Parts: sequence; structure tokens; C-alpha cells
Amino acid sequence: MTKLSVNVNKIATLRNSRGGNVPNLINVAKDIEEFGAEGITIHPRPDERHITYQDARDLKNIVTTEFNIEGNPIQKFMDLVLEVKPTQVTLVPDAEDAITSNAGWDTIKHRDFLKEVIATFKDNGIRTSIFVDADIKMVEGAALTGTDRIELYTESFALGYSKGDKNSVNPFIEAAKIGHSLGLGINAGHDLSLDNIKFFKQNIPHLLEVSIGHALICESLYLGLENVVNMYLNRLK
Ligand SMILES: CC(=O)[C@@H](O)[C@H](O)COP(=O)(O)O
Ligand SMILES: NCC(=O)COP(=O)(O)O
Repeated sequence: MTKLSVNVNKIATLRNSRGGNVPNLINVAKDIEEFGAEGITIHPRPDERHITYQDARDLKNIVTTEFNIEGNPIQKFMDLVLEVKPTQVTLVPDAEDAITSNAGWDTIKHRDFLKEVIATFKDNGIRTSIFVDADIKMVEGAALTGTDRIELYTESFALGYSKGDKNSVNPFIEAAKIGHSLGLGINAGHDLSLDNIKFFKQNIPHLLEVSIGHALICESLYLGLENVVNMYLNRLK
């Protein structure tokens, strides 16, 4: 079974654009769970331009499914995650000023750092995942860090698929197979959408979780949040 974790960053973006509390992030997250999603993902960034650190604390009190916090493990982020204790932390090597995530970890170069950070989170009962490109060497490197899971960075698949290149899924199939054989759980995310999710799910073995935000919220503007969550759930069956 592949769980759908909805990334609510864009709800916070909309709220912050006017100040105030509309839309109410907490109520939207509760509704998303009510509509059937199996997880809530947030990716607080150091400038708190969408999800604030307080949002992470507030969401912890209401999320009843899997709570996934993504981000670069700078000290401030580590302190937050260790305080909130989500189900899962996903480590992403973002530059501070990145518009969005744009690369996976170099798990060879940063192995010692990742090992240390992952051990800290695991010692505190938090499942770990690290964001990696669909590159066998990076997947093998991830397995040596002690992480529970990897999140495959799906931007290259989404871009290729949108241009009609179905072979763009091939590196992800290989990465998922190798990761699974090395004992890693397989998550995926970035630019997944109603257009590409069914093909991705049908082709990727051992897919435990997808986290989807940008496209899902955009699609909801036309189709409604409840419909869209259910459309993803159907495509993930
Ligand atoms: C790791 C990943 O792919 C997502 O978390 C994505 O980076 C969302 O972050 P933004 O909403 O800031 O683009
Ligand atoms: N980890 C990926 C995520 O949470 C959502 O990415 P996107 O759907 O906003 O591109």
C-alpha cells in the first residue's frame, strides 16, 4: 500500500499572503485527514515564508495520521523536530534561499554528517528518511547512513513524463529495487500530480509513501480538495 501524505505548505503560503488566519491551516489539515489522506507533510524553511515553526507545533496536536516534517537539518530545524517528535523526519539538502527543493543528498560526501543526524533522530523515536536522486550510488550511500527510508526526488520523472518520455521512470524503478534490497523503505515526492501519479505508482515497486503538495493544491482550485484527495487515493490503489 502506498500512503498519500499531503504537503500543506501552499495552504500556509496563501494564509501568509494576507496575514491573519485564512485559510486556517489546522482546519485544512484536519479536513484533509477526514477526506482520507494518510499523512500530513510540512517543509518549514528557515525564513518561515510558508510553514512557521509554530505551525509545526500546532499541527502536532491535531494530526492523527502520519506527520512528516521535511527540511535541512540545521540546528534550529533539529531542535524543532526533536521537540515536536513527528512520525517521520525527511532530511533535504536545501540551500537557504532555494525557491523549492532542487537536489537530493550527496550521500557519499555527507555520509558522516547524515549518520550523526539520523542517529540523533532515531534515538528519539523518530523515523528518518533522506531525499535522494534516483541514482544507484546515492541510494547505496543512503543505506550506509542508517536511515530507515529514502525519498526519491521525482522532479526529473515528472518533467520527462510531461514531455511524453515514459522512460524517465526507469531510474526510479532501479533505485526503488536497489533501495528495497538494501533494507530501505521507499518514499517519493516532488512535482507528482494527478497526471503522473498513476503511472508512477504502477511502475515503482515497494512504494510506501508519496508526499504531494503543489500540484494537489492547484488541482483543488478547480476540482475541490475532497475530490482531489480521493482522486489521488484511487490512483494509488
Ligand atoms: C522535498 C520536496 O520536494 C518538497 O518538500 C518541496 O520542496 C516542497 O517545498 P516548497 O513548498 O517550499 O516548494
Ligand atoms: N516531499 C515532496 C513534497 O512534500 C511535495 O512536493 P510538491 O508536490 O510540492 O512538489
